[in-house]
Amino acid sequence: MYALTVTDMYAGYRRRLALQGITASFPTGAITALVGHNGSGKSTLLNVLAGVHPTTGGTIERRHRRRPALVLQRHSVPDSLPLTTGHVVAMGRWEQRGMWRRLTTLDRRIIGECMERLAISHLADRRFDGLSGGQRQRAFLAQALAQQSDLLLLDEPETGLDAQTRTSLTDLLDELRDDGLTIVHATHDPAMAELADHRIHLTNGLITPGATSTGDGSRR
Ligand SMILES: Nc1ncnc2c1ncn2[C@@H]1O[C@H](COP(=O)(O)OP(=O)(O)OP(=O)(O)O)[C@@H](O)[C@H]1O
Repeated sequence: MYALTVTDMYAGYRRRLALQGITASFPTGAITALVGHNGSGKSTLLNVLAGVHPTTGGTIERRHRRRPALVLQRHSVPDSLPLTTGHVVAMGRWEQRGMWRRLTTLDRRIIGECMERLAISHLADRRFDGLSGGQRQRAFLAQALAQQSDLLLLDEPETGLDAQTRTSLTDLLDELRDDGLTIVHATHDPAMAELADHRIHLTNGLITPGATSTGDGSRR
């Protein structure tokens, strides 16, 4: 069973074709790692899977139930906004709640649980622009979890995390996968790639022939 299947898919930018006929399936309830050199097309593929970047050819078949939760490599909360970490995580509820509605008790519970899962509860009232890169990354992951999507798309989620937090991240991804979520993440970390259930290798916008692999998963 696949949460997503892309067939002969093309996508790019004004002057550059970034994905050139990608055919791939992303199993439901499993972790798929996208691997490849800088510029090979991993981020573009994640954005296409998230539905935020247009395709110029091919098809995408979707079997996930909710709107995907996407955590980008470069985040878009302006440093000048006086937001707390709690505010940033709460944005994950906007889809359900709308931007201007008050958070419900359920929203607050979900936000609290997601912050706890990412070990950032103690940062809830801290100004977001005062956090370290790794703390911000954890806040964005908590925001994605707060969306309660069944499809989590992460662009190099390990960026800025120390070794201990990376281990917590891979444990968390395992837990989420075991809860039934479909996870696709781009990574440059060989250990993160190795722990995934499946790996898709990209080279210059193409799937590298013979390099896409299925492993035993991490610690299943
Ligand atoms: N906004 C953009 N405008 C024009 N070209 C872009 C843009 N973003 C990416 N590209 C180009 O598209 C191709 C794929 O880029 P993409 O960011 O998807 O690669 P990536 O594998 O995620 O790279 P990295 O590992 O460095 O994050 C590259 O040639 C890149 O230069």
